[in-house]
Amino acid sequence: MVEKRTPLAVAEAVKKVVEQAVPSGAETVNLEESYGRILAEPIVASSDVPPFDRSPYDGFAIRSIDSEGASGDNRIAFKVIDHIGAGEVSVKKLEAFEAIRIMTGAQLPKGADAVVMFEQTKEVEDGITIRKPFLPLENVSLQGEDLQKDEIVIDSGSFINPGTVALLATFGYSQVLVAKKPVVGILSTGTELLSVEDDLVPGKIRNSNGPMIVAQLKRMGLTCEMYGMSVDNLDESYRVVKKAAEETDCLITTGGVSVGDFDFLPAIYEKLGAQVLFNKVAMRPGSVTTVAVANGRYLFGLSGNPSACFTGFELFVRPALLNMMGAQKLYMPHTTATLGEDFTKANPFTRFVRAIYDGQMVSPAGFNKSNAVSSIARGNALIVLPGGSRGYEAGDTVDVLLLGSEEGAARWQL
Ligand SMILES: Nc1nc2c(c(=O)[nH]1)N[C@H]1C(S)=C(S)[C@@H](COP(=O)(O)OP(=O)(O)OC[C@H]3O[C@@H](n4cnc5c(N)ncnc54)[C@H](O)[C@@H]3O)O[C@H]1N2
Ligand code: MOO
Ligand SMILES: [Mg+2]
Repeated sequence: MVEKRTPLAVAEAVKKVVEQAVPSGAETVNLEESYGRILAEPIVASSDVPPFDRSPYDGFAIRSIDSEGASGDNRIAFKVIDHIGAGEVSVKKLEAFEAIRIMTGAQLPKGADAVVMFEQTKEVEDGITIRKPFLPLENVSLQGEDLQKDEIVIDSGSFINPGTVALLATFGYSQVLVAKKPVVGILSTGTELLSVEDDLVPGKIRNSNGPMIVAQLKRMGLTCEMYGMSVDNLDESYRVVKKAAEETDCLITTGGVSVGDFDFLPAIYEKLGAQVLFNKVAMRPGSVTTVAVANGRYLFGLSGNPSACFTGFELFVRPALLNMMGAQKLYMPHTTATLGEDFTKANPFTRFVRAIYDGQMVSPAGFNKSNAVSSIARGNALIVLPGGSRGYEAGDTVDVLLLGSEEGAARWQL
């Protein structure tokens, strides 16, 4: 008798997995190494930004009061008494009808409260004339207008993007507290598997899931321990899985999770005494995706079928690892788009279709069975079609999850 499995709704399965996350801890890295990591402390402004009133233009600093009444017929003259570039501070204080030649980024001199761009001036013998009045603080970049000292600028749990790096540098964080990277292991199971460099022989295929997952992890900035490939033999697979599970925070296996005679992962979980969170999800591909935990460590049993394997990683492994790192944004960004072609194949389960999204339209990326490899490579998104009896037609509005985003979304939207 084939074991009967009860399918869990995708949203519930995602929730169940994410909830199991055990914090990976924190470590300090140099600022230059911080890009792509998850902040494990908030960024606090150690100064105002900008830290002083400054000129946003190349021009002349003046006292706005002196410009009152200026017009084309009544140009007002200023005597230029100093000349400063960014990084320089004038020791002079402006008196009536005096100006200081000032470059973008230079601190506003004492007495000045406005800046006239070069283009708005005419040079005369010992200075300039202007033809319009300026308001107090016109063309002045005010101290603290961007950020104010002591404010929390970026929350802990944020992805460190290039802008975050700029902020860290702005506030003098030469060292940054970031989440530790979980130790992730990959084991590809299957007697049919050959290495990439092997020639094809009858009945065998090259292991594509292993390298694919390495790349999926890499896209998250993570590395992994490789446990290679194991043949479908219970004792041997058990030994490798047990060892790998002890050495990692998260072991990802591919293949061997269904109900076949050589699908040994279910027996291995049992032998390990692992708690199986689910072994059937109401989704295609990847309905047999199995997630278990043992001693606070994840065991992801991804399907051997490449598209199912890929989808299982993006839907379950990715948010789980991000949650271990305390990240706030765990999920693929969601949008809606117009379906570019009919998709008539109805399914009772939610379908995740590898797809090409162009910002407006979304279409399946070719051959779309669970065992497809081609559509993984060609797609940049997943169309999400809720389960049910009906198919979908070109022109329908459909849900889309975007692949490859660094930062993700804070909420699961489906
Ligand atoms: N009687 C039933 N049969 C199957 C069911 C079912 O419910 N009842 N589920 C089907 C579904 S759905 C899927 S998906 C697959 C899942 O199979 P497994 O996860 O057990 O994976 P395997 O049997 O090991 O392999 C499936 C397929 O994928 C190929 N494969 C495996 N590993 C790799 C790899 N590393 N790189 C590339 N390709 C790989 C393997 O050769 C098989 O073709 O089960 C269905 N059957
Ligand atoms: O798990 Mo299977 O991928 O639903 O075809
Ligand atoms: Mg199988």
